Amino acid sequence: MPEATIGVIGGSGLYAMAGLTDVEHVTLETPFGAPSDAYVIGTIAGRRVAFLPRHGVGHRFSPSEVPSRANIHGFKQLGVQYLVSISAVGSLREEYAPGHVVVPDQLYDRTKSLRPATFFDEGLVVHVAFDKPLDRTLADLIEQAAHAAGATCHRGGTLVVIEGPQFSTLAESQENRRAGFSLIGMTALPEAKLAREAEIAYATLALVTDYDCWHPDHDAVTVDSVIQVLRSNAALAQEIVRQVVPLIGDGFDSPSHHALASAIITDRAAIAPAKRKQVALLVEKYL
Ligand SMILES: CSC[C@H]1O[C@H](OP(=O)(O)O)[C@H](O)[C@@H]1O
Ligand SMILES: Nc1ncnc2[nH]cnc12
Repeated sequence: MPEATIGVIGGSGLYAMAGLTDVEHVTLETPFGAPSDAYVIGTIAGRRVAFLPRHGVGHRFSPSEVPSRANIHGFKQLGVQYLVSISAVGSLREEYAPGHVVVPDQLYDRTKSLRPATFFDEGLVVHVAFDKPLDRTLADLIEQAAHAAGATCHRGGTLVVIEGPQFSTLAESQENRRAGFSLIGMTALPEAKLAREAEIAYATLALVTDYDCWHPDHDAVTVDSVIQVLRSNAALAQEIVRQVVPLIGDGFDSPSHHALASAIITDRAAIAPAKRKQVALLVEKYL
């Protein structure tokens, strides 16, 4: 099995990663089905990096259909310990303008329970801490890399995740602003929850593409307007990835790497063999 310590999951408009050398394409199966596409593994600054387009090449999976359990399990199979998640987002704050990048520090879940959001069910119950959903150190490094790449980069704020696929109503957009959220997207959850359960340090690089629909001086968001901004921003996002890889370097210890240590509540003797087998890669060392 090929290996990579660093993973990158590309969002809308980012279906490939330029600048990789010694590239391998790896198609994986997981106990949770097939990932969105083949993983593309290549070298950046002497490190093996695994890239996966979240929606698949050609953007075939809607936000509700993205097979996040398979995607995260696949990264785990490859040995990924640090996952940089790239997302196109709407801005709910005047100062976070289209074309800017933001490294948020919180997530808020407004998805509608349609997406499998845990690896642990059917006789194995696990409650991981999720008060800090995004890894602080990885976020610091992404911010540093964004500045080095010449981006206008903001740090902090809450990314609210909606079910979609429709964009928000004006009333919803205004309510999300009143709630104090800074950014809006459709995919960071349950992805970040699953990364935590897989003990992978996860942080988001958010590419601001629009002002959603609340801004009186801007038209409401459309796919065409999002893609237009991403066309000029995809190269920037890739440059930020190239800059962050050497900053991660040999890696660092993250609280996420120990997320399951005190999270398993089910009596070990009561766990069914089939469930044990299904999640062995994630949890075996604690059972
Ligand atoms: C094309 S606009 C809506 C679409 O873009 C974002 O995707 P991603 O987070 O994967 O970049 C948003 O979440 C929606 O899926
Ligand atoms: N306004 C918006 N709402 C939800 N997801 C988005 N992705 C990009 N722009 C978005």
